Amino acid sequence: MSIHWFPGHMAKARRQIEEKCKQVDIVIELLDARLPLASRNPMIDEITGHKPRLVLFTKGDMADESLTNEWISYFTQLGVSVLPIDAKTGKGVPKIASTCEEILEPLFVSRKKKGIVSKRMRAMVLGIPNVGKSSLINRLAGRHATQTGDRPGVTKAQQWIRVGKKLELLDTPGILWPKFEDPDTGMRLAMSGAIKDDILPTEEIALYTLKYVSFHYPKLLEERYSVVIQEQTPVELLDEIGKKRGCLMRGGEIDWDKAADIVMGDLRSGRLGRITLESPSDYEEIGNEEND
Ligand SMILES: Nc1nc2c(ncn2[C@@H]2O[C@H](COP(=O)(O)OP(=O)(O)OP(=O)(O)O)[C@@H](O)[C@H]2O)c(=O)[nH]1
Repeated sequence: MSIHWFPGHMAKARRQIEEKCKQVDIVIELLDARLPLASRNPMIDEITGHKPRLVLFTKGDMADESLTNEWISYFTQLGVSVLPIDAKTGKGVPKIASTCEEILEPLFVSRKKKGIVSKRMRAMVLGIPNVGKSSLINRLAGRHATQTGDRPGVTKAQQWIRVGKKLELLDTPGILWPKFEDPDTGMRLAMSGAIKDDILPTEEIALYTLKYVSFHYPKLLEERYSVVIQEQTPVELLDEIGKKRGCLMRGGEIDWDKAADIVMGDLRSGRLGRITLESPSDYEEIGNEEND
């Protein structure tokens, strides 16, 4: 499946970010811990250039811990500093300012030598829609500084927010690349809820989800829906779940839309359990195929 999505405000957001990037010392890039590469907008590299960078894994509380560790190693090997956080409980959040300080130390030392005394670090938060930008900023600011929502595209305006004595943050709208060349990337984003449901068929996403979860996390499906994972097709599985949950239409047929909504709601809320939607090895395989 190829998803084309490039709303006008995305182009505007890109221009705004390029402009604001000139005013900051460091970029705080938010990636969804459940899909760190799929949730990574490749345009961010072009837009931010060589700015120092801190990567935060959001929604780490919903991700598979062992894969989160693999992903942290993956990024660390690339020389990128990563912190996993949970913006809902605040876990990991207090480390952000001190990690920014460590990353920026060489810059501040060189500025000092030139006689420039910077009192505060200025940072901008970047990430795709729904990744958790507003939740993080609210956490850091210690009050409800920006609006949050569980639908993509809620963050609207840009603003500076002071965090403690040393950090100042700019909140920016999330940006998403216009077209996903790789259908798996589109599907992973859809599964996570990063793409508005009304542009994608929920049933198709639910079937893809059931295929993925029954392969990687069969026990979680068994526990949640009291089913036994054998060799069912995703269609048969959705049917079974629909029956178990009483999603029936007149005449006793399974209401697939309802069953699909239940599965997607459970995945996206974390009720299904801690699930990561991609692993570094998925990308190694792609790299190896390309090199063959
Ligand atoms: N479990 C969990 N949920 C989170 C976390 N961070 C954000 N969320 C939830 O994810 C949803 C989106 O969060 P927002 O902070 O509104 O995301 P945003 O990136 O500002 O979204 P846009 O406004 O669409 O750009 C909300 O329902 C949050 O409660 C986290 O670390 N863990």
